[in-house]
Amino acid sequence: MAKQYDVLFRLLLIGDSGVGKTCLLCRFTDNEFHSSHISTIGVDFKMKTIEVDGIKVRIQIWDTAGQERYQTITKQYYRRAQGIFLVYDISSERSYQHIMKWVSDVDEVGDATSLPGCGEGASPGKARRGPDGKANASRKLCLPQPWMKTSGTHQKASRRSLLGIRLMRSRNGRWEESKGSSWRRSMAWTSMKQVPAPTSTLKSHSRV
Ligand SMILES: Nc1nc2c(ncn2[C@@H]2O[C@H](COP(=O)(O)OP(=O)(O)OP(=O)(O)O)[C@@H](O)[C@H]2O)c(=O)[nH]1
Repeated sequence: MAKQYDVLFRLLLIGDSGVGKTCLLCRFTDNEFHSSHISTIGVDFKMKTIEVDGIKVRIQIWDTAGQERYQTITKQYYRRAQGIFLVYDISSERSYQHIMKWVSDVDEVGDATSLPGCGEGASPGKARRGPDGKANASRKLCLPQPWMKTSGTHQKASRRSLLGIRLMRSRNGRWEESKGSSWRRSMAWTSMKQVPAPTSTLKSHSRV
């Protein structure tokens, strides 16, 4: 039987309940949006396989419950993830303020420097701003990761953020950011943890 994928990335979505983690994931994997809020119980996951220059990359995305009562369970997934997205609702100051709490939770089990932050909101494409209207929310909070705006209601926005992966390439067996415009660079993770590199080398201009 043909191999279903060459590289596996395990990504995790964390953030307060109701910020749109499940919607972001459903939009990304199935191009669907659900207007009702059915809280995730514990942890759920979805997968998507994409091809990048002939390499089959399987992205396994774990969607965690934002509710406090599940945090003992969800924390067990932090260590196994190669990338973690911190998600907050761009219209909720509270969910934004809680990002530092999520960072420290991840810090408890490992390195938080490879976390990209995501602001969920209904108007993708505008400048990246926090709920206070100021640009570059991550810098204001002194978060170490790049910050990007995304949305469960827009397919392009969900792909742009969750497919930051496509901006990475393998050079000498290491996954690195590909050289693109500064906008693209700001969307990629800065220091994603190492995963087994495919045998062939990915080119910098990846397609999805
Ligand atoms: N306008 C708008 N609404 C959104 C967006 N993303 C999610 N929502 C709405 O926000 C609510 C919560 O979304 P979920 O994806 O279920 O939230 P969650 O973070 O997974 O919540 P928990 O599972 O409880 O942790 C739902 O009613 C969605 O329809 C978005 O980008 N724009």
